[in-house]
Amino acid sequence: MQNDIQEVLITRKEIEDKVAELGDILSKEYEGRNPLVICVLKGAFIFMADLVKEITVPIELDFMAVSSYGASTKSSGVVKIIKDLDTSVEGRDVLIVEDIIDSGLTLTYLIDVLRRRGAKSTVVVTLFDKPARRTVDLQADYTGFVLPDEFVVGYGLDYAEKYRNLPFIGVLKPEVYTT
Ligand SMILES: O=P(O)(O)OC[C@H]1O[C@H](OP(=O)(O)OP(=O)(O)O)[C@H](O)[C@@H]1O
Ligand code: HPA
Ligand SMILES: [Mg+2]
Repeated sequence: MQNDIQEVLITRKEIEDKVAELGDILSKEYEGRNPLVICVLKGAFIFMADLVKEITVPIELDFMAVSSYGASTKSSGVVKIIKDLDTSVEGRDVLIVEDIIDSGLTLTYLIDVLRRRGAKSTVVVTLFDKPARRTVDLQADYTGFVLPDEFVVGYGLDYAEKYRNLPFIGVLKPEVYTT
């Protein structure tokens, strides 16, 4: 698996430090409140697990699975809910945890759904952002790292469902996409 990686862009240690920093900021933002923290599956599962350990206010968790990439490196443009929340968001302060924002389509769709369901507030934290690829006007409230316009894998992010378990963020060798 590691042999398929051309370059490591962000190391395990850099990610750890950033996640702790984001946890600190969010603990202050939600002081005295009880947010519903939503993990956007599958990509955000590792970030979510690491982030919530750094948050010191009481939280509730829920999970939503959406997909728009399938086995491609480009968004299909159609966001599908594969698994919905178990919890009602009505009147709740919702913190959406994403691994990456690329075109912005997934989050635009999700925020719209959550607001229409009556969420009191929606805040987005993303570990990675590729602003150069945006097709809609969407910004996270908190961002860990800004990435260049390259398809990346690791720390939850996949290519055709592989490489999610790499502990760093890397770029694949071009031949991996063509074989
Ligand atoms: O800003 P966008 O262009 O919408 O891209 C970002 C979304 O794409 C990826 O999910 P994907 O659809 O690949 O599902 P996955 O998390 O299960 O890999 C990623 O985890 C984000 O949720
Ligand atoms: N890698 C993996 N999944 C993604 C990416 C990426 O760069 N962008 C959007 N979904
Ligand atoms: Mg994916």
